[in-house]
Amino acid sequence: MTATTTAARTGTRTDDVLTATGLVKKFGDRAVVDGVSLRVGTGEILGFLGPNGAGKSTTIAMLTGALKPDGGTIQVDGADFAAGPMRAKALIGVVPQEIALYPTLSARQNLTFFAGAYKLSRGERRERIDWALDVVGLADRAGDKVASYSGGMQRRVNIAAALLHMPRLLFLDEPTVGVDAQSRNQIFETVLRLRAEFGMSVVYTSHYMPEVEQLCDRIVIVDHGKVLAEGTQEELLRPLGEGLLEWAPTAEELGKLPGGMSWLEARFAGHGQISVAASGDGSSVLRIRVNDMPATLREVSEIAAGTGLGLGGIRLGRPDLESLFLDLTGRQIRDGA
Ligand SMILES: Nc1ncnc2c1ncn2[C@@H]1O[C@H](COP(=O)(O)OP(=O)(O)OP(=O)(O)O)[C@@H](O)[C@H]1O
Repeated sequence: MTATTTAARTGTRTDDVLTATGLVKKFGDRAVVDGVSLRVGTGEILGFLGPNGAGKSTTIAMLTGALKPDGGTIQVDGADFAAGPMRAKALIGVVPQEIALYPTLSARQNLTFFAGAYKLSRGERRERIDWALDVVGLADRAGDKVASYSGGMQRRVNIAAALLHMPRLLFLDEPTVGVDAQSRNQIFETVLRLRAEFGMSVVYTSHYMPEVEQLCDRIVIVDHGKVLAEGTQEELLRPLGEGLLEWAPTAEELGKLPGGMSWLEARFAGHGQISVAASGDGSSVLRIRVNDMPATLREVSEIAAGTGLGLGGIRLGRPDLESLFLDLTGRQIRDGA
């Protein structure tokens, strides 16, 4: 990536391919996007996450010119989107969730149809189609009817269609929902190759945290139309401490402690952020975002030795996006997905 100059006041950088500031979209009286600001750097893969109904699709519709914002500004490659929508759109590729292909035509015929929208010579068109088919790993099946493709392969043709004009920024909205493992891996490879070979930027929405952890350089988490957190994975996870320790003693075990759960909670005072939550079966779980795991484990073993409490109810976890998401939104990202 080229050197960047940070404009301290806005947080934007000179090589950002897209910046959005204070985006608002209202449906009736309700602001479903309520002041969203974000940036996408050149060659950056940005994860855009949020629970169902958070406002992701509405935000993306505005960023790609499909929906007019009620407030805020969008700049693509340094120029105002609203002032030059044709130029902005030429720099953007959008892969929608729905498959938008002609099933009775081959992948190549479908792409030839889409390429007709761009002012390309016959030779250029053919070159671009070959390239796009190669990038999505479908060159060897290009002549087969799309109807004979798996859902994942059809999704890959959709991606190829969005690449024909060589955009600088590609929006992929839940590209792996319902696709087979082979296509999923191929989609990953495609994204990484587009970045590595062409410096393309990608905005990637997904409900699958491991995908986001694996692919994305930076992540923006939204809910109720607002940005809740933004940063690299490391920046986002740092406040969560070294790890998570959960202790769910049985009711019988708790009964043996001098002051039940409050006693146990007090023993871990100073070990990190502590909370007590109800577990699924009605009992309680002590959760500690641990600052110093070895010290906390020593405390656990002292408590166990002193009280005879079993260690069966203990679970250790490293901080991950799933736990961050739960902390921020109070919901699992895949709730109702
Ligand atoms: N055209 C519309 N008219 C009224 N309300 C709408 C419209 N489009 C979206 N909404 C509402 O705006 C909110 C945000 O929707 P949006 O589709 O942007 O969320 P999302 O984060 O993309 O959710 P999902 O992950 O389920 O796709 C939802 O409550 C939705 O019902």
